[in-house]
Order: sequence, then structure tokens, then C-alpha cells
Amino acid sequence: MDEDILYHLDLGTKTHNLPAMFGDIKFVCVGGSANRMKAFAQFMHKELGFEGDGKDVKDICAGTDRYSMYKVGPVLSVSHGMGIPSISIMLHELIKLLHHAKCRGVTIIRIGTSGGLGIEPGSVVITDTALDSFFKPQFEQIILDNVVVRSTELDKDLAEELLNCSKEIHDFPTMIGHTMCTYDFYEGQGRLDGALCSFSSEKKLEYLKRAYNAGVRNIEMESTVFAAMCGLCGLKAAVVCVTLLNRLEGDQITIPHEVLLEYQQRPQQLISIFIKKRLGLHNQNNLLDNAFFLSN
Ligand SMILES: O=P(O)(O)O[C@H]1O[C@H](CO)[C@@H](O)[C@H]1O
Ligand SMILES: O=c1cc[nH]c(=O)[nH]1
Repeated sequence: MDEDILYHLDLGTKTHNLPAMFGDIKFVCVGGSANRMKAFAQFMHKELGFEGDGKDVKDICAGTDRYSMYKVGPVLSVSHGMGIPSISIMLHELIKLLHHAKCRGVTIIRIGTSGGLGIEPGSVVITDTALDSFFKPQFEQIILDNVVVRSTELDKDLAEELLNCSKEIHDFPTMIGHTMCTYDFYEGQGRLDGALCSFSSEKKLEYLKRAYNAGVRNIEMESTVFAAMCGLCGLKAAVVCVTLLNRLEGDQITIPHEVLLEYQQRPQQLISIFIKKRLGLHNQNNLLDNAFFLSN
């Protein structure tokens, strides 16, 4: 194409110098909420030792209210909204953005929240494989009037590397497990507390226990399409989600707001250690030299 307009990001190849703006990106972190992804950018600003408090970090996608995007050195932090359609639109445009910007060796991580299965609330789950609602490691994309089945395997070495980083954090449990991805938060996740509910408490528990026995440790709403698209486009990808409750014990999220905020920071803490280790900065307070990123 002579010009590529990344409509939902309010960016384009003729209107923006994408290699100059994004060419040094090595890590992309994505998550549902715009506020969380801004907070993550501010946190990484501090963690990477940049000057100032990072409070004035600019939303690169401010021209649209669909998604928010923040850049801190080699780290891009992007919101994706809720559910498969929302994240898949963002990923199409983000992956084209990385291509136009000539980025190389990029690692992409979803940092999210989820419902846990049989594990302590506040635990962090690193996904090895994303499963659909039938516990299959696949994502079904409708293309024209065909159902195209795509693999949802994630990078096993990256998951192990993240698990190793978690050993430095002693405040909460972290584990590797399967993640089930659904099209809905209520009926789709076997909740009894939606506006509609057509099954019994016994049926719900029977389904969730089968999911547990199939290796599922948490449930969320984006991991299958994320794994499938990143895998097909050659991006090393991981999904790291904190659990807000144990779904074998209830449906409503009753934790106080401050606890929710603290839980949401857990995947961010882990990813910060991972990024700093990859950059050779872990346990150092040195100021980053931007030239390092431009030359690597
Ligand atoms: O915390 P985020 O990243 O939004 O992810 C989870 O939370 C949302 C539901 O509350 C869904 O998008 C689910 O996947
Ligand atoms: O139970 C939960 C909690 C967060 N996100 C989900 O998708 N499900």
C-alpha cells in the first residue's frame, strides 16, 4: 500500500515517522484498561531510572479514545479493551506498526486480571497454553464464511524465563498453567450472577472442576486470539494474569478497590524484573543511555 492508516491507533505511515517514533521498541506490554497501562508506563519510567516522575507520560493515541499507548524507552504499553474482538483489532494495527517501524526481536506480554481456579486469589498465572471453552488449545477465526482454526501455544522458554524471574518476588505465588479464554464474563465463564443464567450451581461447579482437571488455572477473555495472532506473526508472546478470586468459591469480585489495585501491580512487578534482566539493568540504579537502545 502507498499509505497505511492505522485507524484505531490514530497513526499512519504518511502522517507519522514510525521508524523514528517506535524503531527502538523491544518490549510491548498490553492490558485491558487504559489507566493500568498508563500506570505501568509510569512504573517502568521509574524502574528504568529515567529522569522525572513520569507523570507527564503522553498518550500516543490521544487522537482516538479506542486505545491508549505510552512509550518509555524500549517499552511500549498499550491498552486493548475487553474481549477477543477488541484486542484483535488492536493487535492487527500494533503488529503492522511494529513492521512499519522496522522493529526487531520484540517480546510481547499481556498483563491482565483473571478469575482463578482452585488457587489463592492474588496468585499470578503465567500461561503455557491458552484454551477455548471446550479446553482445546485453539482459536477459531471466522474468515469470510470459513472457520479457520489456529494454534494457541505460547513460547515455553519465555514462560520459564518469567517463572524464574518470579522467584525473586516472595510476596505472592506465581505458577505456570493453562488459561481458559471465553467470549463473555458471565454465562461464558459459568457465572450464576449475570442478568441471564440458565444452569444450576451444580452444573457450574462440575464444568469448572473439569476445567481444573484439564489443567486450567485461570479464566480471562483475550489469551487465545493473542496467542494465535502473535504466534502466526512470529512475535514471542506471554500472558501473565493475576487472579482476583477463586471461581470454585464464588462469582462476585468482592475485594476492596485498594486490594484490586495492588493485585493489578503484581504482573507489572514481575515484568519489570524480566525487562530489567533482559536489559542487563536488574539490581542497578543506573540511568539508561538511549543510545544503547538505538544501537541494538
Ligand atoms: O484485566 P484485563 O486485561 O481487562 O482482562 C480481564 O478483565 C476483563 C474482564 O473484567 C477481561 O478483558 C479479562 O480478560
Ligand atoms: O473472573 C474474572 C476476573 C477477571 N477477568 C475475567 O475475565 N474473569
